Amino acid sequence: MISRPSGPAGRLIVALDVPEAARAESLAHKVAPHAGLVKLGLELFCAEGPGVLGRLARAAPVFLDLKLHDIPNTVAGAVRSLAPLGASMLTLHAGGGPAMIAAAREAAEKAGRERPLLLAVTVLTSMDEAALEATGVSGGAAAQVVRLARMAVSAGADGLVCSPREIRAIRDSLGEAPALVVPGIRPAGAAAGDQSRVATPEEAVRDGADWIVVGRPVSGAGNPGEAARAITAGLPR
Ligand SMILES: O=C(O)c1cc(=O)[nH]c(=O)n1[C@@H]1O[C@H](COP(=O)(O)O)[C@@H](O)[C@H]1O
Repeated sequence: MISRPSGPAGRLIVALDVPEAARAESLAHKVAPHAGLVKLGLELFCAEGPGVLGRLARAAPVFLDLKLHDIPNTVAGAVRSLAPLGASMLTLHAGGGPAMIAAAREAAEKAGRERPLLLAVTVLTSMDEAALEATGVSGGAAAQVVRLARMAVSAGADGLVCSPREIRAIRDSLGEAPALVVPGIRPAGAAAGDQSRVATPEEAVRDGADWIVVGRPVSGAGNPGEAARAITAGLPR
């Protein structure tokens, strides 16, 4: 399994949220010297299919972010089908519950090759308190994130996806063991867009993120390679 970075090099994951493989590949090669992984998410995967993963892997290790969420048998099947692609990280929604997470872990272990880090997504970084309440969750994002994090780790997740606002609460509750992958990252002055619970790259790493995920502030920059370099250069040791 991919190991956690011990310093700034490799902490940045660049989200390749574009609809075409050629654009994603070009972006991946530009940012690869300054990033630990590139992230293949729903937009590109749905447009291009599984074959795009191998093309991106020529530039950098790939984080496959499909946020699986279904009954245990179906998620286990999806993990088996995805295993040959060779992703270094794979996401599933913690809200799918402990049996779903345990089934994913078992399927990943039985797949017979180096398995991806299994990351449970807690509460999406786009959700604010009102959106959480609309889904029936009261008591705030941090309490819900910690509840899901504890359950997901004890069910077999290797790590968690959370916003930068909950890193400390997770570390206080679960210590250093789970890998923390943190989107909702905005360099100072960058537009938040649809993200709600955000912080800067420096704040997230200082609070205990292992990896930070950045999409539009890099992919939408005039010079994505330079944007990635500047983010990594500004991270604390
Ligand atoms: O699992 C994720 O990576 C994820 C979880 C989450 O809670 N919030 C979140 O933004 N992401 C992903 O992280 C990336 C953030 O992109 P930007 O908002 O453009 O930096 C997107 O590809 C999202 O799909």
